[in-house]
Amino acid sequence: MKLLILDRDGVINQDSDAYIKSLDEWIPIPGSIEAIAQLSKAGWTVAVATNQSGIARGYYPLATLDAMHARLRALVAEQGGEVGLIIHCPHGPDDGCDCRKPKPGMLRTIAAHYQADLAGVWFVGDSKGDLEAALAVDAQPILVKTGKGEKTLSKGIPENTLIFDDLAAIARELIHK
Ligand SMILES: O=P(O)(O)OC[C@@H](O)[C@H]1O[C@@H](OP(=O)(O)O)[C@@H](O)[C@@H](O)[C@@H]1O
Ligand SMILES: [Mg+2]
Ligand SMILES: [Zn+2]
Repeated sequence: MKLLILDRDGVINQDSDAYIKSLDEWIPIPGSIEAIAQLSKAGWTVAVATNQSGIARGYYPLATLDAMHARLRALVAEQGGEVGLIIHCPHGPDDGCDCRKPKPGMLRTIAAHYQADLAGVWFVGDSKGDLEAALAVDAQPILVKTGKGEKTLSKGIPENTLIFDDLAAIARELIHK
């Protein structure tokens, strides 16, 4: 199957060092909704793996996170596409969970859901932890320059990482490949 896994903040929507704490703060990056819809209509299954330590930190309730993801699904559906499984890690950095990136737990959950092999699957992120999670399961690390991507790039990234300006550029590459 054609499976693409996305990080959320900084890839699909704008990120903030103050966390994305409300539906109003959840603002799609230009071209990202269209990119997901186009990929979906081209036969790609687009899943999401997102760290949401803001839950553990008490910045926002699960209901707010669910509202953001309902908005994402609705916007993509308006363009005739659909979003696949969305997995989030609600834990904090000190909780010792198996799902918080750079651990690959969420990627493994997505693979199990679709009974797919993760080898070579593109995982698109803006942070080093995203790239490390991909490498941990032999997926292909993909960095976008949106969100924290430029800052991540400036600090050094794994050598076999592929770099794109944004999710729209990734869609153009995958759909016309
Ligand atoms: O990029 P994804 O995984 O979708 O989500 C990242 C967010 O959960 C937040 O992750 C936090 O990192 P810490 O969780 O505090 O280390 C910070 O980087 C915030 O700026 C960011 O909004
Ligand atoms: Mg991110
Ligand atoms: Zn977790």
